[in-house]
Order: sequence, then C-alpha cells, then structure tokens
Amino acid sequence: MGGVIQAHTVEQVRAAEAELMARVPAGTLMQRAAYGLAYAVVDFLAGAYGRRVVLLVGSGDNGGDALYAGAVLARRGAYVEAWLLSDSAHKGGVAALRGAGGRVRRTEPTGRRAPTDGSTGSNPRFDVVVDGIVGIGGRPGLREEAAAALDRLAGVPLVAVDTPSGVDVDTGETPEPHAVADVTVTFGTHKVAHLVDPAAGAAGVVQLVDIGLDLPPADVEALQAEDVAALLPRPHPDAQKYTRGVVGVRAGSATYPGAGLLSVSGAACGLAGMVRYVGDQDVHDLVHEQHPEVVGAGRVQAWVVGSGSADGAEGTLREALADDVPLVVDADALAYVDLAHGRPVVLTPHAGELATMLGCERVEVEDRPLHHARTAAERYDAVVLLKGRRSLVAAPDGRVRVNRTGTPWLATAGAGDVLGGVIGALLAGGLTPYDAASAGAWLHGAAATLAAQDGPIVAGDVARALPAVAGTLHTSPPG
Ligand SMILES: NC(=O)C1=CN([C@@H]2O[C@H](COP(=O)(O)OP(=O)(O)OC[C@H]3O[C@@H](n4cnc5c(N)ncnc54)[C@H](OP(=O)(O)O)[C@@H]3O)[C@@H](O)[C@H]2O)[C@@H](O)CC1
Ligand SMILES: Nc1ncnc2c1ncn2[C@@H]1O[C@H](COP(=O)(O)OP(=O)(O)O)[C@@H](O)[C@H]1O
Ligand SMILES: [K+]
Repeated sequence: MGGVIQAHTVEQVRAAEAELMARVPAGTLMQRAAYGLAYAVVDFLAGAYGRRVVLLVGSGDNGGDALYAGAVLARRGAYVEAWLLSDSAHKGGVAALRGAGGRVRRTEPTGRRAPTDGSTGSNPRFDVVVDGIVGIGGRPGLREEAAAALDRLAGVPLVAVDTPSGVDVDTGETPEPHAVADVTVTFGTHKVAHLVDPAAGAAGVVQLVDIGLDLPPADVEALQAEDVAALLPRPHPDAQKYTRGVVGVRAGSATYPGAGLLSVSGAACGLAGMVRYVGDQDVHDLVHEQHPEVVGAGRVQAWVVGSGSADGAEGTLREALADDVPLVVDADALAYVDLAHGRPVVLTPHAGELATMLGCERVEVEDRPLHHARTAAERYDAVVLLKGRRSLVAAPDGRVRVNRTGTPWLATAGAGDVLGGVIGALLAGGLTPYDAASAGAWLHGAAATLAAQDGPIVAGDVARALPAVAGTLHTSPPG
C-alpha cells in the first residue's frame, strides 16, 4: 500500500526536479520517466509486439517523455507513429524514435486534418493514444490543433503522460477542453489534478513512477487503509463504555424520521462506547426498534446534529452547543453554522448545501470543489467535508484530504446521514475533527463498496457494513 498519497504542486515538483537534476547526468529523469511510461503502456496493452501506438507530442518535455517511451515500444516490436503538434518537438526524443524505427509526422497546422491517410473517426488503426501534449508546464485547455487530433482519435484508449492534457494541474479544475485518460502515468509524486475532481475523473487509473524526487510534505493528500487503521480508536484493555466515548445524535424529526435512524445507525458502528439519541419521541421509538442499545439524554463526548431536523434544526444545534464538545453539523443545521463559530466542528455539506452557505451556484462548487471547500473551511474556521464522488475534507489552515473510497452506488438517499453518524463516533472516540472527517469518509466509502458487492445498496446497508470494514483494518484491541 505504501502510506498516505501526497499530491504536490507544480512549484514543489519543479523545485525538487531542479535539486535532483543538479546531482544526476543530464537526461536521467526523462529516461526514468520514459521507461516507466513505456512499461505502463506495455502493461495496458498486455504486450508491445504488433501493437499500434500513436503519440501526440507537444512542444515540451511531456512530449519528450512520449517520444522516448515510443522508442522503447518500437524497439519491442510495436508500430509507433508520432504526431508532432508543433514545430519544436523534443529533438532528442524525435531522433530516438526515428532511430528505433518509429514514424514521425507533423500534424496539419490548421489542425483540421490528422496526418494519417485513410483513417476514419473510429480509428481501428491504433490500439492506444499516448497523450504527450502538455504536462505540468501546460496552461489549462488545448490548442485547436491538439483538440482536433484528440477528436480524430476519439474512441481509442488513451494513456496520459503525467497529466491528462488540458486540466489545471494545481487545482483539479477543467475549465476548458481536455484529454480524458484510461490511465495516467505520472512521475515523482501525484499532483493535485490526480486526486481532486473534476480533473481526477479525467485521469483514469493513476500510476506513479518513482524518479527519485525528494519532496516536502504536501497540503493535499489521500489516506490509504493503513493510515485510517492507525487513526481508528481502539478500546484500551481496561476500557469501559464511557472511556471509549459517547456519541449523541440530535437528528430526524416527525417529517424525516428515517434521517434520525440512519444517523444513529452510522454512529452505532461500534467505534464509540455508547450512542444517545435525543429528539422526537416517534423517532426515538423507531431507533429503539433497530438499536435497542441506544439510550436517551445524558453526557456525550460529541454531537451529530441536523440530518432531517427540518424546522427544529436551529433549536437542536443550540441545545447541542450547550455542551462543550465537538460536533458534526449536517444538512438543515448548516443554515445556522455561525452559531458554532470557534467550536471544534465538522461541517458536512454536499455541493448544493455548500453553494447555499457561500452564496453561489451549485455548478460553481462542482466546477471548483477544492477552491470552495477551502474557502468555506477558512470562512467558518471549521473542518469542511464537501461530499461527492471524491469527497474533500478541508481544514482551516489549507490542508485537504481527498477521499478515494466509495462507489457510485453510494449516491443513495440517506447515505449522508450515515456518514455524519460515523464521524460523530470518531469524534467521541477522541479523533480531531480533521482526522474524524477523513477517516469517517474513508470507512463510509469502503463500507459502501463492500455492501455493493452483493448488488445495489441503500443507506442502511452502508451502516451495516461499517463494522466489517473496521475489522479489515485490524482494529482488535491491543494485548
Ligand atoms: N518535473 C519533473 O520532475 C519531470 C518532468 N518530466 C516531464 O516534463 C513535463 C514538463 O515539461 P515542460 O516543462 O517542458 O512542459 P510541458 O508540460 O511539456 O508543456 C509546456 C509547453 O507546452 C506548450 N503549451 C502550454 N500550454 C498548452 C496548451 N494548453 N495547449 C498546447 N500547448 C501548450 C507551451 O509551449 P509553447 O508552444 O506555448 O511555446 C509550453 O512550453 C512533465 O509534465 C513531465 O512529463 C519528466 O521528463 C522528467 C521529470
Ligand atoms: N458518484 C458518487 N460516487 C461515490 N460517492 C458518492 C457519489 N455521489 C455521492 N456520493 C456519496 O454519497 C453520500 C451522499 O450524501 P448526501 O449528499 O448527504 O445524500 P443524502 O442527503 O441523501 O444522505 C456522500 O457520502 C457522498 O460522498
Ligand atoms: K499529457
């Protein structure tokens, strides 16, 4: 597994690259990158001999990587054709490809016509496109010629060199047309665009090639299973239920009783010592039918507030704030988030809720999730978990964790209520808001994936799968 995945900025990568280049012979890094790329393409094609490869080559070193990798593939028996998108492609790379028997052509400068004869839109001629148009030196978007070449090759599987060309590498935004990859082979470290949507969705499967860069800690990262395992609270040998932490749920209402039940079911994942429910009597009865161990009002170490609270959201938030404990603020309670200012809080909006909080449109949040999650974390001085395909957990100091577990089946009503409950249990267990939100999102996504192995899921299935996921992380108590 290898521990937390870090995503560095272009500036950090450039600095590390300069430092390393000063110590190794010229061209070493590009050779390391090119070999890693070539072998990833061989893996992708399950071989090289007889495969037909087209390289899209821009003017920079990204194109150089593609050309040298093309030379490796050509030497292993692939038919390799490079389409140069500019007059100034990497000279050493062009020579290497030619020397290995590859073909090199300049695209029509208008971009209207690709340099092949007789190929049609579906391009049966090629097994893979290697996108070496631009990497970390690119501006977002594609020049007309590059876009036309990609159009021409639509339908052919695409392996991107370092990044899918055209995405904004440091923000994960995709304001302009861009390549969409099946696989992205990146070098030295992940970049933000590999983790953060919408760009991450265009990167496909990301493979990292180690080229020996020495990098500082990154602000953007993704926890792996072992990182989550290290964070999870474990009962001490002489634990009792109160020392493990009590999580209280103030959610659900006569209008939305299920939200209370689902929040409790997330909180009752077994990671806290006890769960309390405080709220509507009918919801309380419903909760009791399914979770007889849940008790009523009393002292807690964390509150979960707001899912399905409807008109009662403000009141329940005020009541929860009367206790000086960390809390999860979700759904209806997000409208009153200012009441919680200065307290240890995890806010759990989806894109629509975050848009309302920040006074913008939902689509703006979806287009720039990293920017908006960070803005909200700073504005509310709180940890903000922006829910979505790749949920983001932003801290007020600018750090962000990206959640990579989950399945599209998780887009199901009530899934967010379960998530709030899990995070509450972790807060009660003593995790910081940042750790509780990121570990909670990881467990929640992994539970959905586990539950979805048996078919489509509803929110309750996610809650029921949580203990099994925690079990896979070796959460047995010490001793
Ligand atoms: N860092 C490392 O450790 C290592 C890095 N390596 C590799 O180097 C890559 C970075 O190479 P790089 O710096 O030469 O920049 P790169 O991304 O090829 O393109 C920049 C050029 O493209 C152009 N251009 C810009 N925007 C554009 C657009 N939207 N659409 C079209 N064209 C556009 C612009 O040229 P212009 O035509 O404007 O003069 C600009 O000069 C990196 O991603 C990795 O693959 C590895 O080899 C080894 C280790
Ligand atoms: N396409 C997707 N892939 C993976 N997870 C998703 C996707 N869409 C939504 N989710 C997750 O599903 C949950 C939905 O929560 P939420 O939007 O609050 O729904 P609800 O209000 O119905 O509970 C969140 O944890 C979110 O991260
Ligand atoms: K690229």
